[in-house]
Amino acid sequence: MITSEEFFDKLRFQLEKKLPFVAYKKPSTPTGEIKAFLQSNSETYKILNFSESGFVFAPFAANKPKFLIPAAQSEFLETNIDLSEIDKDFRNSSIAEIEVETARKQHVALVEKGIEQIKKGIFKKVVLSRRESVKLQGRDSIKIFQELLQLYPTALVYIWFHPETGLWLGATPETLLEIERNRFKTMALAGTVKYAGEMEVVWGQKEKQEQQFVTDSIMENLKPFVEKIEKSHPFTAKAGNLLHLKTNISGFLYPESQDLGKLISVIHPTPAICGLPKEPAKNFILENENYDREYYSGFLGELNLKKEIKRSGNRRNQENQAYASIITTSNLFVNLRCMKFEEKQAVLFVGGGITKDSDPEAEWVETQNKAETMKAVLLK
Ligand SMILES: C=C(O[C@@H]1C=C(C(=O)O)C=C[C@H]1O)C(=O)O
Repeated sequence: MITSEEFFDKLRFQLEKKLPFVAYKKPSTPTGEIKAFLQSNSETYKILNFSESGFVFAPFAANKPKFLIPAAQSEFLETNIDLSEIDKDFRNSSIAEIEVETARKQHVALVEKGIEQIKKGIFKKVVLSRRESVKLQGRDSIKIFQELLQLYPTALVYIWFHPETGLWLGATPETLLEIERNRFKTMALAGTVKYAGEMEVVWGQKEKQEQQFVTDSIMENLKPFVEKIEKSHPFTAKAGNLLHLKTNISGFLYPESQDLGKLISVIHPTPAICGLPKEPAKNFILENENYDREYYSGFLGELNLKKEIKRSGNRRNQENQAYASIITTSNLFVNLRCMKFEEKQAVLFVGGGITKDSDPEAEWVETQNKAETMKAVLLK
């Protein structure tokens, strides 16, 4: 464990050298434990079959390369930051006036077109998104990462750099897949309202249905691979300035179905970020959004990392010694509430689920609310 000053200095140095790195805090470690992989050479590593070990960064489009920072070619860092003094609630930023009218018209027209297709029976749900640029005014990316960490203690907060992808930051509330031996966890997250100081929400039919689509699709797609699968009731979960409807899904995989690549290909992209049925919704997105999502709504995270588990010895062992076993874990997240850092601007990516009951103006407002997650650290 190194000091947090050393940790952030090392990230800055790595960025200056333009070498790949990732630093992140997992949602399960609200105490401020941050990790990083700093690649020690300038090679480009890509995922071939998901048997690799390291940190993966994958785009929305399945046919584009997925990049890897391999554990074996990296320096691994860990530190702790003090989150205790930080105001845990979303801080309102004075959001600058940005040209919004054209963006609003475009997004409303896109959503209207999506609803038309749903009414024609082409698909039942589609997730439509847009980009928004914010001037950076010389703000330092590592500082912004530190602020994201403090503002969103229950998200997967990350900064990723690779010469092939550029510099990305995010604070995502959504797990794609967590695997430890044959145990897995995932979630269905959809439906959004703005947090107004109250966790009690009466969810409308539209939100309940769009979230149910996600739950049903994940349960159905995982069925051939699982020995046992369970789901929670949908509940309200906070993510920064927003509330979502969430169902936790977990269980055990058949020992023979632990081919991670195969599992990912059946669940990703879920209807939380693409649509239902998957293919026509994906085609509509690719043909109509009019921009490249790149890594937004792709996935990222720890892939096949070795973890030491300490257990006390069994009763027959008279000395009752502790022994350790090494297991492999993967912890992948959907890349949401994210932004790409360019020289003078940050490009934000935001979207929302559209069903037959969607109101295009309300969907526009939802994307504005989602953009606030990132604007809170960009505009100050
Ligand atoms: C698509 C996004 O978020 C997803 C869509 C949601 C919705 O439609 O309500 C909620 C959570 C996420 O699954 C995004 O943040 O850009």
